[in-house]
Amino acid sequence: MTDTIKVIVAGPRGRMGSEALRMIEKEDNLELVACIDHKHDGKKLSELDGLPAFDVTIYADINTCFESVQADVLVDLTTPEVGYLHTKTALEYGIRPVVGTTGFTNEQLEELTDLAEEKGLGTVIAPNFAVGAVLMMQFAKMAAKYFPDVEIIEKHHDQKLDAPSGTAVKTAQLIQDVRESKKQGHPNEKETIQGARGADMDGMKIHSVRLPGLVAHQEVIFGSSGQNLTIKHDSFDRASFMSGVKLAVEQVMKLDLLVYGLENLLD
Ligand SMILES: NC(=O)c1ccc[n+]([C@@H]2O[C@H](COP(=O)([O-])OP(=O)(O)OC[C@H]3O[C@@H](n4cnc5c(N)ncnc54)[C@H](O)[C@@H]3O)[C@@H](O)[C@H]2O)c1
Ligand SMILES: O=C(O)C1=N[C@H](C(=O)O)CCC1
Repeated sequence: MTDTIKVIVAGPRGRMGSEALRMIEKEDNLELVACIDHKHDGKKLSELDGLPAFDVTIYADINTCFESVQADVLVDLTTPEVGYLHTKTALEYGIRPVVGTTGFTNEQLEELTDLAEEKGLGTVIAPNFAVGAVLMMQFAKMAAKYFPDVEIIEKHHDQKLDAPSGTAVKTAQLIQDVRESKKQGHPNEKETIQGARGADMDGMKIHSVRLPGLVAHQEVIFGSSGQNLTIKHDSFDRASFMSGVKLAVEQVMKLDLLVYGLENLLD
């Protein structure tokens, strides 16, 4: 029988955090031991309406939480600034972070990579936990070898804080790994309205759509003479992310360094 993994969730009232609580409730090998939330300090999670009724304490202060509760893994589903601080603090306390929070800078990712290595602690940072999205990114990387002209359109709900999405940035990074640097479009093209051509990453354009009703969607469109190839993924429900969160929580226990992207954990 495998040991139970003791988990703390940061951001339990959020769209993703609450879904993670519902996932943990169903899994015998995962045990929720505390939550971190800037509100409801000292309350029990069971006192909050609309969430699974776990008899665990909510801590507003991450240090107090880590000093009071013995845990193996911190699942962070908060905001970019908070998520970065939480990840760093977890590593300082010897707790393995599983981070779904997006919007970290390259410098922050590098710093966390070094810290995880120094501490010898597994860390998973995954901009997208949906297996379909991971495959979409891998397929895009495969296609980029043959189609160097590419634009990414990511579409999310209008409460999202960061743009472009973590998934779009990761997709562009994977494409960068296999394609020669290339500035796309007409060399003399001019935007008559600023931003019309989208964000630029190494010559690739990324377009971010934010609308009510959307969850998480991305199209990677490749163009070549006489043909287009579109690779598309849609998450219609946040349940789509949960098998990836569970896998990351299990696998992070076996790692001693930071991995960026769920593809590193799939066979
Ligand atoms: N990796 C993935 O597959 C994936 C999927 C969906 C969303 N996300 C990312 O996850 C993050 C959360 O997304 P969401 O849609 O659940 O957002 P949300 O706004 O619904 O939830 C964020 C939660 O963080 C909480 N929070 C803010 N400050 C805090 C603090 N100091 N301590 C503890 N909690 C704090 C808020 O109260 C809120 O409940 C975002 O960065 C989003 O981009 C990642
Ligand atoms: O809802 C969000 O916010 C999401 N963010 C991730 C990203 O930034 O790539 C992907 C899944 C949904």
